[in-house]
Amino acid sequence: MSIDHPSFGRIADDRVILFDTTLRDGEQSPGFSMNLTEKLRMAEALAELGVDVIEAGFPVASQGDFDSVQEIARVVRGPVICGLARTGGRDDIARAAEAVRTAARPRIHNFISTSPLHMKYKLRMEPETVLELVTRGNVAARNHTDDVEWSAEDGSRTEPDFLCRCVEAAIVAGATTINIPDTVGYATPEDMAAIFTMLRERVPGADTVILSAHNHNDLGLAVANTIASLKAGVRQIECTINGIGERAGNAALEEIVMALRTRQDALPYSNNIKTPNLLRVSRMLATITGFDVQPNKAIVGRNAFAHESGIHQDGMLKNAATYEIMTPESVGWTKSSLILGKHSGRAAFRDKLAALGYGELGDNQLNDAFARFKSLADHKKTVYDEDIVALVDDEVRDHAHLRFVSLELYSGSKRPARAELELEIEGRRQSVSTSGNGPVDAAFNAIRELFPHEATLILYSVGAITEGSDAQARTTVRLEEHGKMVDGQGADADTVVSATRAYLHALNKLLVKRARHEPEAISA
Ligand SMILES: CC(=O)SCCNC(=O)CCNC(=O)[C@H](O)C(C)(C)COP(=O)(O)OP(=O)(O)OC[C@H]1O[C@@H](n2cnc3c(N)ncnc32)[C@H](O)[C@@H]1OP(=O)(O)O
Ligand SMILES: CC(C)C(=O)C(=O)O
Ligand SMILES: [Mg+2]
Repeated sequence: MSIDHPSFGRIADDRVILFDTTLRDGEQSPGFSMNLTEKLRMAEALAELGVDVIEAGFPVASQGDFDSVQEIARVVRGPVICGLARTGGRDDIARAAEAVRTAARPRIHNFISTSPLHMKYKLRMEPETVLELVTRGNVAARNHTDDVEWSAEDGSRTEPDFLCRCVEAAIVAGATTINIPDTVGYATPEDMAAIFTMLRERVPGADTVILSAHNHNDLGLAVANTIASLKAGVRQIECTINGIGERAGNAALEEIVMALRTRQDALPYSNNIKTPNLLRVSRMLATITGFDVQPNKAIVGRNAFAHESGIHQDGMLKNAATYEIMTPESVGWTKSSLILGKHSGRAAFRDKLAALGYGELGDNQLNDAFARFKSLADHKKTVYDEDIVALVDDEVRDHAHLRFVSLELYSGSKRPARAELELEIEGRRQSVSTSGNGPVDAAFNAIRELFPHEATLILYSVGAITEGSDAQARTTVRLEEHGKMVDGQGADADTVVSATRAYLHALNKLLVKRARHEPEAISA
């Protein structure tokens, strides 16, 4: 069965109309109000994305919303432009009609509650009055445009016979799209499928209109309910970018679209969305509203294509399909990211080193650097590229005459600091325990005791490589010997270990200089 629709013409059986309500229901999220300029920017981006209908606002709500809908209708071309109106509101339909009038394809979307709870306590109307308003509202809307949508607010909690009567009345009065919202996100996928199956079986004319789903996410079921509705014959789905909307939000457009795209085998429906635009539109909305999506948000969250665990990273490096069901490029990301952290393994570490220009490290150096990386990652939430560079530079340097093994420190306000230092000097392990005026002085004294030398300490400076109290310290030590000046660098989460590494680095450089001039004079 294919439907002839006033705005879309003959609609193929598998075609799904994407109705975006980011600018109306999405804007109803507390704190998400948008001004005219912001709404217009979003509407242009939604049109470029390929949505079929933009619900631009609720024109009777305020002059600002009226102006926004009117401007979007005037300027944005491509999608149908829709304004919301209460079925029984006094000026709602006239205001909505005026706001969308200049659109190439205008739609009026009118709604009224049909559930016993809403009719009795909110509208304070008898069901027969509501039924009468359904007829009056849709007739009134049809006087302005051929494209009229009617929604049964709280439809999922509406008594089935009454819902069928209301839907029939709306169709007879001229509605061309019938939307059954799960307004409070109460339904299960089976409930929504049963409602649409019932309407198709029982309501005369249901096969001549587009049935539509509008699901809220109070139980986290909005996308599942939308997909179940599609399978039960719905051909319009109402959704928002990033899933924003009243309370816990609406079904997320990007999630539905990518479910359809990724699971064409089970969901053989078509739409016009240019999926590589998804991330850009999501980010635009976050910037405009000031609300970022959570990192683990499907499709557009910053972790959606990020992998931290070693086993996954190894799989990703061998074949990305092992852990990704769609490509990051297909939704607008440039690539997947392998995040190095305490769960990472050698494969990802080696890959990162190659990307940072350290592809030539031998197995021993790689293993040693990896061990230090793991120990750093145990202490640090985020290991940045700069951390890895610092750590590998140290490792390369440590394969020299003097090699750092370990350092234990005892310091405080009551007694002089002590350092127990173990070094590998020309391949032989040696250790010593010394005191000093503070932990750095004690550590430097220990170096001098293990490897006596005449070099003088000229400069010692410390800075943090990255942010946070768990950041690595990068230390520079400058030594001078017989007019020769060398700088050494060290990095470690512990400042004194970092300083000790920097001192050893400088000493190693001095030894290299000495060896160039006096090849016999490597030892102290
Ligand atoms: C499920 C949804 O998302 S529905 C859309 C919700 N969105 C909004 O409400 C945003 C825009 N709303 C507004 O700006 C205002 O609520 C307005 C302009 C629509 C109405 O403002 P007010 O006239 O001050 O009414 P108020 O908001 O206090 O109450 C809503 C009134 O609409 C009535 N109402 C609600 N739905 C309908 C309807 N479909 N048909 C007729 N009346 C309705 C309520 O019963 C109530 O009537 P009452 O004042 O006689 O008790
Ligand atoms: C106005 C209607 C469609 C709505 O947003 C709802 O019922 O959730
Ligand atoms: Mg809603």
